Amino acid sequence: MIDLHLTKPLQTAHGPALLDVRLTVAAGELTAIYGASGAGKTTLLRLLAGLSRPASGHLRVGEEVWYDQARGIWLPPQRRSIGFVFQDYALFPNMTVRQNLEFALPDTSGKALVDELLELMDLGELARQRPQQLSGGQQQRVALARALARQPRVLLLDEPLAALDVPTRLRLQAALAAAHQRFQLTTLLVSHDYAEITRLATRAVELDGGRVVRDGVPAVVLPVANATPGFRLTGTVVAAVPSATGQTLQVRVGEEVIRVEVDATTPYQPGDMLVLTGSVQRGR
Ligand SMILES: Nc1ncnc2c1ncn2[C@@H]1O[C@H](COP(=O)(O)OP(=O)(O)OP(=O)(O)O)[C@@H](O)[C@H]1O
Repeated sequence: MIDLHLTKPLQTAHGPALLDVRLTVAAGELTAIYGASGAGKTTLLRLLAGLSRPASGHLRVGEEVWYDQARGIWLPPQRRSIGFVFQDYALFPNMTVRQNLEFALPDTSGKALVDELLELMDLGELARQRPQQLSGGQQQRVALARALARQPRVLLLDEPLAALDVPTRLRLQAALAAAHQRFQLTTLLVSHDYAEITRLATRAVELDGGRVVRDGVPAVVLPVANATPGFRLTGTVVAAVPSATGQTLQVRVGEEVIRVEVDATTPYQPGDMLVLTGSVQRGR
């Protein structure tokens, strides 16, 4: 579990502001952080990683204290069990894919984990390649595998998929979901993509001006594009089959299972959450 209260003065485009975030995150939960540009999302991750120093507060991860202003405790980044994946991949260019992963292992006993990660991230064929021989999506899969190879207590993902094209992003989302299911790491994911958040996260926290302004289940708290006041149903996809125009979904809404036709731009899979909105028409 992560329990934090962190403050940090910010110099924003609108003048000085104070980041002041309180958050408790359950172990194994994947929490999305979203909000407008400049809201403080990256700053929060950097404070967690120890890349930036808070002005006050505390940060506990499980039974470890990583920061406590009152007790004068502040652990440097290398003493925090963190995996960090940014938009740019920051791989070692002179090492192969396998060596990049092996370098991240906390000890030499993790060769089996490297093999497992290569398979999980579909990198087996690329293990002997160097980063410059890989596409952006492949490099990001390596970056994610490398972060997992460290076996961190906390995984921080700062818009890791934002630079990728849509099909690659969808494949990476599936890889991320598989990795989360396998390792159950306590994960914070910064994302602007509401479909991505709904697909991957069980909780979404909105920051605005350095503060938490919304916090809850993604399908409930995220704004819905073009939502008309009328009805709004939240459901879970239980089956998805291809159709002539996209997909036919069976969606569980409360006790009912309803059929929904969707186009092919965002392929759905069982377990995805869906928000159905529309206007109500009275008819007899
Ligand atoms: N070390 C720092 N000291 C003071 N102010 C900072 C520092 N780092 C960033 N800021 C300011 O704090 C604000 C929040 O920046 P941050 O990068 O955390 O936002 P963000 O929510 O991640 O935005 P984006 O979505 O554009 O990445 C910005 O106005 C930025 O200029």
